[in-house]
Amino acid sequence: MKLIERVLIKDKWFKLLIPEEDLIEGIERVAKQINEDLKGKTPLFIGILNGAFMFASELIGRFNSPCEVTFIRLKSYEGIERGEKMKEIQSLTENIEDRHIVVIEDTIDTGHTINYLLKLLRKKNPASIKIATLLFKPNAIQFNINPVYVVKEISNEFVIGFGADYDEQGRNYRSIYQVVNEK
Ligand SMILES: O=P(O)(O)OC[C@H]1O[C@H](OP(=O)(O)OP(=O)(O)O)[C@H](O)[C@@H]1O
Ligand SMILES: Nc1nc2[nH]cnc2c(=O)[nH]1
Repeated sequence: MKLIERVLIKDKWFKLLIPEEDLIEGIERVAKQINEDLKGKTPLFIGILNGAFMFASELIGRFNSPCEVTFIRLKSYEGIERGEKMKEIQSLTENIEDRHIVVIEDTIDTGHTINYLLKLLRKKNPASIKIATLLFKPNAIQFNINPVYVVKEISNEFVIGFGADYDEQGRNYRSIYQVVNEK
């Protein structure tokens, strides 16, 4: 199948950074690790909406033992800028005490979103919390957080695709695209 090389979303062009094939290869590697680490533990996967919907689907669909799935909806970005306030649009309703949790993120950038969720989860005494992220920007993170399951590390460019948006669009593309500043 021919890959889309460039995408125009509203006022910005994006160019191909990580093709779908490489993402799927990385997701399979991470899924294998999770299968080994959490076999027999009936983990609860918590996807962070909206961005994580596609990665959550691809990852959880490769978990081979009983598990549970839920979502929380957090938002702090408008366009390509992070806003000051974290909006909790849909909260967690499950009792997670003594549960093995896998949090699923599409992108860990500054780490504000994942840090907010980790603080919230730790108060509820889970047995363990592990983080799975499709993309990790190690040079942007502002917290001492180590995601154990990382599909791809990238530098600090703003990206879209595979769930990640620019101004709510672009989530549908199955590869990752980075913003380009020239036309
Ligand atoms: O590490 P951070 O700097 O906090 O950035 C990462 C977060 O930003 C995006 O969410 P956004 O707030 O855009 O909401 P969305 O998931 O609905 O796109 C992305 O999905 C992550 O959740
Ligand atoms: N879509 C998208 N959202 C983000 N939130 C933080 N960084 C990013 C990014 O690179 N892309």
